[in-house]
Amino acid sequence: MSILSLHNISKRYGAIQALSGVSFEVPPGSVFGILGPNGSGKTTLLGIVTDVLKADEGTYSLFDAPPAGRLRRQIGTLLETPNFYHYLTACQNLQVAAAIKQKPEQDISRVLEIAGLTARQHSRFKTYSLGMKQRLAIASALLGDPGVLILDEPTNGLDPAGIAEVRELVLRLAETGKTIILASHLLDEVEKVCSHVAILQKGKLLLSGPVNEVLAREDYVELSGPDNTVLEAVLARHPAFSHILSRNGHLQVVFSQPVDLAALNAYCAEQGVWLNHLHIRKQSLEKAFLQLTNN
Ligand SMILES: Nc1ncnc2c1ncn2[C@@H]1O[C@H](COP(=O)(O)OP(=O)(O)OP(=O)(O)O)[C@@H](O)[C@H]1O
Repeated sequence: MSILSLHNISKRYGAIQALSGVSFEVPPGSVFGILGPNGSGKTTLLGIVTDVLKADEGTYSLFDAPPAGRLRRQIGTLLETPNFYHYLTACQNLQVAAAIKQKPEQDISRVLEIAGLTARQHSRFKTYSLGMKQRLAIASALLGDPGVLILDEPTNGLDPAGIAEVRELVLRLAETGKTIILASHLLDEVEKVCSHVAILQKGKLLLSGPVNEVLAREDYVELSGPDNTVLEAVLARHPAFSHILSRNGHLQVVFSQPVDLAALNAYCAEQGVWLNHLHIRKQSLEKAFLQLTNN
């Protein structure tokens, strides 16, 4: 089962192609990051799946079925900074939100508790910190206990303390089994919070998959021998060889498939090169992202 499945979604605003043929699947229970720089199409994509915008081309399904109102009610959304009433308390604001969304008022104390706002529920909204305001917005999205949350840049504009509060809340919600789809332009956020990622650039999907796999995708092996020119020629003949860089006296080699270090050592020895340095290194998501976007 997939929570959300996109098939070739495209959207144009006049001359601007905001999305081009985007397809990926969001597995249940994942924290799915839609990662991309400003203007890459994240908000447009979330607008389409929440029925605020229409795609020009392509289709998507929710819970393996064509999107329908009854399915949307299982999704809580936070698409932009919500307009709470500054002079009302958090509790009163949630009463208003529950009435608008036709969700039960009895749910308010539960969502306040989850968002860690019970003690401050009778404080006016205007007395809240930015982090508390955003946690209240997430509490509002949680009314009715949806199994899926869609959050557009939930930490945008927050100070470091607010960012930490919101991230902790997202992780707590993920632990309860909810699927969370969140847009972010912060690689660090995706690495810290998400289990899966789809990377968008200029409306195109660069890659998607589990964060661990995306991280592992750009592994490289760092090695050197007595004569790196000879070693380079040996490595270039390896059946899984992809490309090589020379850095700080070492060779950095990317293979097209995972290689076992002991086997690689043996391969070099068989070719007459005895290695004096051999390490596997993982590129950070940031490096992988920069490399992909440069390409
Ligand atoms: N209503 C609109 N009319 C015209 N162009 C738009 C409109 N909304 C978005 N765009 C353009 O579409 C592209 C994608 O924008 P979108 O807001 O989806 O990206 P984003 O990744 O969410 O960016 P940000 O992080 O800055 O919000 C951008 O070039 C943007 O300028």
